[in-house]
Amino acid sequence: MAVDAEIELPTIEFRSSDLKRGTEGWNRLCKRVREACETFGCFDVVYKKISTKIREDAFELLKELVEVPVERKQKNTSPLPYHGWVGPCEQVSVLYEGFGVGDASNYDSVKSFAQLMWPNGHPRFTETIHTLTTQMEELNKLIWLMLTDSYGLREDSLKMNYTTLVRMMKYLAPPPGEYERGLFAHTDKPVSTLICEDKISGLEIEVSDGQWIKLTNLSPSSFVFMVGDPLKAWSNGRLKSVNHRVMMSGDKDRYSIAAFVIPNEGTIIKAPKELIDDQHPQLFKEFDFMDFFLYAFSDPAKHIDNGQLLYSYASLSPPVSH
Ligand SMILES: O=C(O)CCC(=O)C(=O)O
Ligand SMILES: [Fe+2]
Repeated sequence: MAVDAEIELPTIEFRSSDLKRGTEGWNRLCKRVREACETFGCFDVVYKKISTKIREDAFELLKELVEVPVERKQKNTSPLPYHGWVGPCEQVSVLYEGFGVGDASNYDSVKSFAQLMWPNGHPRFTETIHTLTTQMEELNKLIWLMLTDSYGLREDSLKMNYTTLVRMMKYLAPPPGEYERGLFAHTDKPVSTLICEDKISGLEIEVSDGQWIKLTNLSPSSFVFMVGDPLKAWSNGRLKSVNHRVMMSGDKDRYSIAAFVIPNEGTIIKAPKELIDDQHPQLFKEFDFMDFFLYAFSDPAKHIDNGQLLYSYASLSPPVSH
């Protein structure tokens, strides 16, 4: 499974001057974003509106968080899959540790999390993670708007009530000279994801069968936008939900923070009718997000290739044109 350095993931800078909807700059950005999501299922967005200072602060606080005693980490639980603390283990990876903060653009949720981790709470943690999440949520909204604009759809074609789950992750450096799995290959089950990392690379995407590229040289203002399975279903298969993993080498630990879009209970994922026609028959039945999410992390799903779960859950065969 070679890592191919020839293919490069598109880097798209969102300059403030291009963010005015309807301008030529905006339309150009929309087209590039859509092409990147259709071809790669992800791209590197350079977004300087989120200050490097807030990111640095967040990573510094993450480094503080991983030092809290394990009894407190274990209090970070949730009835929802992928929402709580996961320590190093065989199923995920012995190098991986991740914390989950649900509804993290809500100040009180972050505050409750901080109170679980530190007996006296941690106002600076709460403030920083809440602010960073709010800004990442804005960036995600902007990208969704670019996608609907580029397909000539109304803004509300991709609108739902959701909360943002933030996961704060640490990957240990592998034993000297080794190249080891930090996170198994998967496609994202939330609607979409934004990831930022602290200097050390490790994220890899599968550009074609068995051909992986490592995302390197991400700038201090870079976020990786990732199309999740439900967004692929919404687009009637136009957008790709890319298989990705984290592989660790070298002698430095890696830290990353990801913001995931988790629709509220009862949200139905369905492609807008404009994206379904004779050339593009409907590929997936409409489905309840939470049912799919729970299915994707259930025991029966463990026997199915992660990238195939959307198909096993929702594919219409044969596809239906309206
Ligand atoms: O840590 C990363 O860069 C990626 C994490 C990831 O893919 C995930 O949590 O779904
Ligand atoms: Fe992921």
